[in-house]
Amino acid sequence: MSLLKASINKAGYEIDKTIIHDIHFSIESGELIGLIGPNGAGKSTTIKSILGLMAELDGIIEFKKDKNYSYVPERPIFYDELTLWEHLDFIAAVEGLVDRDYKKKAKELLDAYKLTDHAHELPNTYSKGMQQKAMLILSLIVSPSIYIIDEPFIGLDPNAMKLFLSSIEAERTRGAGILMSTHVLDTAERVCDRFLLIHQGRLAAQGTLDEIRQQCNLPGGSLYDCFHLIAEGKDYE
Ligand SMILES: Nc1ncnc2c1ncn2[C@@H]1O[C@H](COP(=O)(O)OP(=O)(O)OP(=O)(O)O)[C@@H](O)[C@H]1O
Repeated sequence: MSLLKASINKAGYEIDKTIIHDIHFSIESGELIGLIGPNGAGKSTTIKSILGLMAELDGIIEFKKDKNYSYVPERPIFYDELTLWEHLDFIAAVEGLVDRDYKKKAKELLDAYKLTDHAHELPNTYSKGMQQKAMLILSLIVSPSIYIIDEPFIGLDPNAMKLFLSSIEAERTRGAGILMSTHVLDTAERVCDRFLLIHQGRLAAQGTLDEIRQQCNLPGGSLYDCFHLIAEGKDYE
């Protein structure tokens, strides 16, 4: 079975006000899927549906048995009174991580993401990019089966972006499946195996870049060309 199977017939924030319709897809082990679409298309709503956060959901979200996930929200969220180390300790306690293993991994991650000197500070006092990096570390420490990541690139400097991409690559190699929403289309085109292109709450195209090109009738087009065609309803000029 897939790591995750999402069959969303309809979802919305209020009764009788459907925001997304007929979004069906799965995430396989080792796959990185790009969730792409213009502002307001329904990407975050799709993610919230998967996480069980939508008030109105008609559909089935099936996680493979015993598989866990990490969710990285678009806007970082931290506990006001906990330092980054205390966040790591808290997650380790909740997830039942082995002390020695997670502390070693935490140190490596803090070092790689250049947050070691700030590990005993409150993440709410960090810069935007530091907060984003802290959220990524908190998701990576768990080594989950699935990552659900809402726009990871905002605020990351080029080194942090490269580092994040290599962390994700290592996690895929381990067998994790990743759903990542982003507007950074050139990077998505380069790193994702498959794409879900959402427009006005519906799946306008899905598949590999080649399959998306065929669905858009844009042989040789870039992901941006396909996005533009779908978002504007006309050919890329
Ligand atoms: N909490 C909410 N209550 C009511 N409507 C909402 C809520 N959040 C989002 N919406 C509506 O749902 C629609 C889809 O929004 P969503 O946040 O899923 O878009 P998105 O594709 O993630 O956009 P962006 O690229 O701007 O993050 C929009 O029309 C938005 O106004």
